[in-house]
Amino acid sequence: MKQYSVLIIDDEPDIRQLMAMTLGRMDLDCSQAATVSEALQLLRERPFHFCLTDMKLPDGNGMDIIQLCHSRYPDMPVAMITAYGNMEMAIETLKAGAFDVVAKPVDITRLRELANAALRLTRVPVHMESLPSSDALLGQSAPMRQLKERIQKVARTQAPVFIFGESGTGKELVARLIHHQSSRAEGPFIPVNCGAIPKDLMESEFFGHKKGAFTGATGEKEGFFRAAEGGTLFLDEVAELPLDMQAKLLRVIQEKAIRAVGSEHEVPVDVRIVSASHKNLGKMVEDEKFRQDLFFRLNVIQLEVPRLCERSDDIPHLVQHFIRKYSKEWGMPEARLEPEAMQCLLNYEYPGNVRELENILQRAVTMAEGDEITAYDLHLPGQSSRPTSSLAVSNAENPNDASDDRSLNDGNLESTSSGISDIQHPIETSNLEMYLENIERSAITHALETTRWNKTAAAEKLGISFRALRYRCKKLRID
Ligand SMILES: Nc1ncnc2c1ncn2[C@@H]1O[C@H](COP(=O)(O)OP(=O)(O)OP(=O)(O)O)[C@@H](O)[C@H]1O
Repeated sequence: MKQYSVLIIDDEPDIRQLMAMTLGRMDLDCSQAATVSEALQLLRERPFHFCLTDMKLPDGNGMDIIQLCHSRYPDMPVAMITAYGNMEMAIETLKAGAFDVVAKPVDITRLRELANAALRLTRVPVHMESLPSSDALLGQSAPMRQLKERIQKVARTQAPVFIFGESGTGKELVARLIHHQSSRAEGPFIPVNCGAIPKDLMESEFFGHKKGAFTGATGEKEGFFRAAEGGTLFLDEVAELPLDMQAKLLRVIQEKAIRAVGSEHEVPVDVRIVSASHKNLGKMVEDEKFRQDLFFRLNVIQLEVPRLCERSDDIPHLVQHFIRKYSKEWGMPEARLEPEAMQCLLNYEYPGNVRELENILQRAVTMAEGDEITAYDLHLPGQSSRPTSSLAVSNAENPNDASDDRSLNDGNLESTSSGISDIQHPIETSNLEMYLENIERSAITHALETTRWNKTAAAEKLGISFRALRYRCKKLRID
């Protein structure tokens, strides 16, 4: 007995036969229906793994089949085949829950790809629990539960998704989750920050280039589209794409083919596009800063990620997660959070959303005295700081930047009796990072040497906690 069954719905017998023959050769068990009522009868009689339906049927419309299957058989992907294809219709069909839309006459290779992609959903059911923990989208509040339900639905289609939400809300995690739960899960996930690519390199970064295509093109380059072949291309900060690049991207999405810089030929690409921005693209279209046609193509399905202050029920879980994560990462015992500190975290607004909460806790885990994180250790904006002098000056003015928590000021160092006398004003350096790291390393090494490598005494001498010293030694590789 064949393992997978497919229902083909089309009122033209020749087309039904052709599709049944093609799919039959893939060892699929094909049933055929010529009308909506015949299809409904077959669907009642037995389960199918995949369904292909024509748009215009004698007693109804393929859209009815899609809507019905979407609610009654949500696990069965349904693809629409139509001779009356236009962009608006395709978008409506995908919004109604279709797995994909294919134009007639159906190309046999495309039909095989479509069936393979649909059946992968059946073969590899991906559950959230099987995701790498770094990709887990935490949160059980009502808005997060709704979001996760929508993610699960959209993941089962090939439709482009636009993710909208403030910075730090977790848009990239949402995109990864869509990929992991889709039929493309075994393919690559390629994230691209559109705002970070120099304008003159954009075309070659996206579409690749041939050797010698321009000065400096010493070898061939693959480009993001080809790197994402068979998988998902995540266009983060898509609003930052310049208008000429928007036109090129639109063309690639429409043609499903790319031409590398310096090449004569187009090559087909099979990539699902998921995009994101914290900017209102609709407003940018009104202001003529974003192409309307590209906006329609990208925004077939829109997901909005809520701000953290709209789902404060999730804060305790996220807090526990980040404390555990950073304690483990730095080989420290898991710190406890004082109840007053939790209250401060619950009352705070988080303009930088989850990223800001993560950074606050990353810093607090590092800087806390002993194993308890107090409200002082959070350094929330507007909060008075611990009275004792500390090597780690709060960088609360820029809570989104705690990863670079090397906020030593020169005056502070000079007053730590560190023995550093070479700090001159004004200081000139072409590498501030390295300069500060060197100062930090000298201060710590000096303190360790003068205390005969007694870390507790050295920490005291430096005015920082033992945990902070351990973290800094690890970071600066001081053994
Ligand atoms: N729900 C969540 N559960 C766990 N971690 C989260 C969650 N949301 C965000 N994070 C963490 O917060 C940080 C920021 O998330 P992410 O990069 O996905 O946000 P973003 O909305 O794409 O930000 P930006 O717009 O600035 O690119 C990441 O370290 C991510 O792991």
